[in-house]
Amino acid sequence: MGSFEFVREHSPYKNREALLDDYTPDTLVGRDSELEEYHGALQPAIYGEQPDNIFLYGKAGVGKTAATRFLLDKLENNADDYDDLDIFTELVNCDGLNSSYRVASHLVNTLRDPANRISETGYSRSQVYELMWDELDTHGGIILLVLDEIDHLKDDSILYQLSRARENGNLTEARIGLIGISNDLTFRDGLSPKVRSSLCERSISFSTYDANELRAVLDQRREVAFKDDVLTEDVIPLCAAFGAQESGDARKALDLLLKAGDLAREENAERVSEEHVRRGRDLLEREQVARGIADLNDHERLVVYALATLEAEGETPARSREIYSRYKALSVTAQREALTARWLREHLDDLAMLGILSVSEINEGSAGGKYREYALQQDLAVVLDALEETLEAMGVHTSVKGYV
Ligand SMILES: Nc1ncnc2c1ncn2[C@@H]1O[C@H](COP(=O)(O)OP(=O)(O)OP(=O)(O)O)[C@@H](O)[C@H]1O
Repeated sequence: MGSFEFVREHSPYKNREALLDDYTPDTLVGRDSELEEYHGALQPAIYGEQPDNIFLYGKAGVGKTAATRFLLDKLENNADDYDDLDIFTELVNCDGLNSSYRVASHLVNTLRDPANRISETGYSRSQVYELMWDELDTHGGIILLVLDEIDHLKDDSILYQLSRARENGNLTEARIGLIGISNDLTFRDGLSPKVRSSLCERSISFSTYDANELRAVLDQRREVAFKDDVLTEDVIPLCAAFGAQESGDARKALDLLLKAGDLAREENAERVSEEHVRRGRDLLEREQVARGIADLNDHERLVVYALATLEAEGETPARSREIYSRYKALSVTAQREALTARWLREHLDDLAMLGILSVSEINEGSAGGKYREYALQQDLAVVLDALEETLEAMGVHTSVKGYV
């Protein structure tokens, strides 16, 4: 039996927290043109003028939030140099506050002192708006409100209200600048025309990072997070290359570097090596697939399993009709009534969106017509691992493991 002492051994880190998601780096690399445009859009605020409303869009992990934190911190600091200027900034994540009512009551409470806060329920929406206008005008000055993950808002009333507050006579003292952030490229087009034109007075697009830009991001973070010389030389380029493959997402590249560092520390290794990165990637991939599959219902899992068995037999890419007949057979074993072929076709696309399977569109020209083919996007063994428990519970045997 071990002695279970806690002892510090080799740790590659000097500041591990610098690799976590909420860390704001001192400077942003690889975002010059985006920052320039964004800076220009915010510039009127330093003159005490209301800036245009701004809409930022681009895929996950391309620095939209980081750029916002970075520029707003700078703006607040620089504003201290001007006595006649009062700039207040607030960042709200609409994933947590997903209705106009909740955003408005949050704003009221942010501006009030703690003893006077209102409860999150119990008012009508128009009452909450009245309270909000009062607080905003009492505060006055320039108020920059960031709505991150704005596509999670269930209704756009607050967007309309805030973006037109002065025009509609709701505010006379305060000047509001709205900044909306979204990964969902279709969100803007889905807005009603009047909200779109006022929210998106300026739209700034953030491009994905290429491997070189990711290297620069990682190199900069390495300096803060790791002790000198603890990474072998291929670690950063490899994390960057994987990050670039994963749709140029800086968060994924940083997560991978963290995972590699953690593995090295667990093993008490003197240096973090390429091998730690490869194993780290494997672990992250498994976690991601497991999370995706955990969110599926039993029928969706049977579909994934149906495709997995086809893959194991070398029958992929497969058409939906082949997947359907396998799924139907599995449903019988699982004593579930199979859903329709149409349901399956729709769900195959959903599963593709989750990154569990891949789709390709085949066009055979005038003779054969167009159809879709599906394959597993993830490693077969990883998928089977994630499915194992449910399959057993459903009475479907996992003999396909023999193929792996
Ligand atoms: N240019 C950069 N330099 C340094 N770190 C960066 C840079 N871009 C992104 N990061 C880091 O990558 C992570 C993800 O970035 P960020 O949260 O800004 O992405 P995002 O575009 O807002 O995506 P999401 O909508 O998924 O949050 C953060 O930890 C951030 O600090």
